[in-house]
Amino acid sequence: MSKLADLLQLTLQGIAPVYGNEAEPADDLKAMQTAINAIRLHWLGEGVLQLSPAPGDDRGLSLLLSAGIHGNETAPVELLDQLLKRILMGELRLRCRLLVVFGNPQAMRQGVRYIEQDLNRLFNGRHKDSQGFEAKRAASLERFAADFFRGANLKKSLHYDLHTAIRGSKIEQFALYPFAENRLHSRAELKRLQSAGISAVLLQNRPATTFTAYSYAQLGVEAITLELGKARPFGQNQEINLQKLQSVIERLIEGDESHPPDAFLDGLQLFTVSREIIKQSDHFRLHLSDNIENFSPLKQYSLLAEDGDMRWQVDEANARIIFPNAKVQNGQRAGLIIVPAAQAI
Ligand SMILES: O=C(O)CCC(=O)N[C@@H](CCC(=O)O)C(=O)O
Ligand SMILES: [Zn+2]
Repeated sequence: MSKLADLLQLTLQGIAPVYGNEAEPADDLKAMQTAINAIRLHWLGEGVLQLSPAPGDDRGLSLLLSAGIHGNETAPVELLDQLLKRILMGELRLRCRLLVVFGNPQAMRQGVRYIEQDLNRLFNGRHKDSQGFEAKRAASLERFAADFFRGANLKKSLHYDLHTAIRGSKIEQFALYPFAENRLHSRAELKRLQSAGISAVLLQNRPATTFTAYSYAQLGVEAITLELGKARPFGQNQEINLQKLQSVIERLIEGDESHPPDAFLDGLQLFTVSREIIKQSDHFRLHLSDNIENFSPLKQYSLLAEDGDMRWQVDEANARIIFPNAKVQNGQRAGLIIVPAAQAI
């Protein structure tokens, strides 16, 4: 099998698939583009591989699958690695355009969330205000995504960004659906998420600087962040069951975009963000136990956090907490207070 087929090994070893040198440019090109079973592979950069179906097999979907935006979130990286290998061994028939992205290779190699800055806070142009390795990577990933979706049918363009969370969760697999002005969240997408084993969706209600917020708001494609369990090192993800998600993704890859029947949305829990807690300074304190799980209920009128003179009291009824983290850099999100979503979808 071509070296290009083993994107994960190339990425973890920090190897570019370039065999020649400047005197042999033709070899470089051969190394970066190849075909397996008539599927064209194009290595666009570190951790980024585009696959085009064999002539006649394209059903019109453009699918971007990303993982490893946080380098220590390995279960989704392993899932994408397996899917790629199955496509290239002919076990899955590629009937869509596919872009596979391993987001932060350097952090993946070191088994850490990020090196200098959280990559998933640098999209939607935020990288322009920043320096350093992750800012450059966010700019490149935006370009790869924009090039991939340029000219694609927006109704058949989808980006799933796959993550795992720092802590355990009362709802193990959930999704975060970005916000864009004057755009409604799609019921069909929610149904697909539910059939993928997702039990709850946080419907965002303000712009954000995540990878999917960029794809959704700037490129106009459907884009969703999936949280699939707790983050663990490579090879230690046996507790995470990705079977339902895997079969939904396999159906997409093989060109079946049908959704389950309407009634299926019943039971999917919908939440919205009430408040974002932003850490202001080193004095920030969260009044939650260290092992609190995502989606834990918050007692109304309790003091949730303080930072110098600033205090966050839980005013909301039926509030829950997700992503509480007092260790984020100053200026970053230290948690989200969420509440059940009122609107019917
Ligand atoms: O467990 C945590 O605290 C963070 C897990 C994670 O990486 N979540 C994503 C969510 C993206 C979003 O807010 O839409 C992130 O924090 O980037
Ligand atoms: Zn993550």
